[in-house]
Amino acid sequence: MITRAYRHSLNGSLLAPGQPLLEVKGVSLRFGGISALADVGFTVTQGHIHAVIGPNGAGKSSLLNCISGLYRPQQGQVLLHTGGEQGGEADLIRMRPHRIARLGVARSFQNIELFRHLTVLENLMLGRHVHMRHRLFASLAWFGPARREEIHHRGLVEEVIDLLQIQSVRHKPVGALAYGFQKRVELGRALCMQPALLLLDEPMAGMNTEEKEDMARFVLDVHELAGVTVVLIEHDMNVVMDISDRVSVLDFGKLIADGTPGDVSGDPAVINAYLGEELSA
Ligand SMILES: Nc1ncnc2c1ncn2[C@@H]1O[C@H](COP(=O)(O)OP(=O)(O)OP(=O)(O)O)[C@@H](O)[C@H]1O
Repeated sequence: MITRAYRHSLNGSLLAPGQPLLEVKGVSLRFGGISALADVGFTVTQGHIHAVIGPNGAGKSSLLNCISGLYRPQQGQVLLHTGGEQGGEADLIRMRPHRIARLGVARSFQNIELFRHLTVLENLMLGRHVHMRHRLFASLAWFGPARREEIHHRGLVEEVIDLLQIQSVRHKPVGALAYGFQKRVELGRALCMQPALLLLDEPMAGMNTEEKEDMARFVLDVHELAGVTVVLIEHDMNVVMDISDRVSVLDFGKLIADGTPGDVSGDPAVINAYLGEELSA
């Protein structure tokens, strides 16, 4: 339950719901002789949960890496619409990861990438670093303008803590938490960036059913209550079909379907390539 009235918007996008936020156009990525992505294109709409699914090795993580700047495809464009008065757009393909993060693209990884010895609160504050004008050590030392900035950042972080219901563990080192909580903190750290677009790489991997249901609920809250657009890689088809607005399907680096969960689950190419028994069961 949300106990706090929102004072900070956690959604960093200036676009209205329904506008195109991210356009992936003709993206091809090769590693030597391996074609990880071949002419992949689709559009992520502001306000959607957009799932990317496909069998192992289909190119899902590579695609996320192209969007967040970790991989540079040989061909194509990844256009992020930044909105505002100028109605700007940026091609992420030419940018380094830290610049893409500054434009509001936040991500979580398949393996937890948190500072295990720092507390939950400290890890979340580190998620604010892209917005900090004063150096983190000055903020922590509470000097002058740095102190005011710290108070602002703390307010926002407290809202993320409330949204994700991690109040009870805020002062615990992340390494001491159960896996499900750690994944929630990782989601929280990405959310602390006030993202325009949140990329989640298998946020429910390795979870039991109860943890998965919790996480799916929190991803929905991030979307519904905070209004953040999400690109989600997920293997559990039930989760994908339950919470996604749109689904893009990759197979051997190619986009074989793109549509609503209903469209995609009935698509013979998808059933053949991937879903098979899972959906007909
Ligand atoms: N850094 C890399 N160097 C060489 N090959 C890579 C690299 N990253 C990915 N690949 C290859 O690209 C292809 C797509 O891999 P990718 O990890 O993107 O698939 P995936 O759909 O995310 O798979 P999974 O569901 O198993 O995580 C695979 O053949 C993989 O071996």
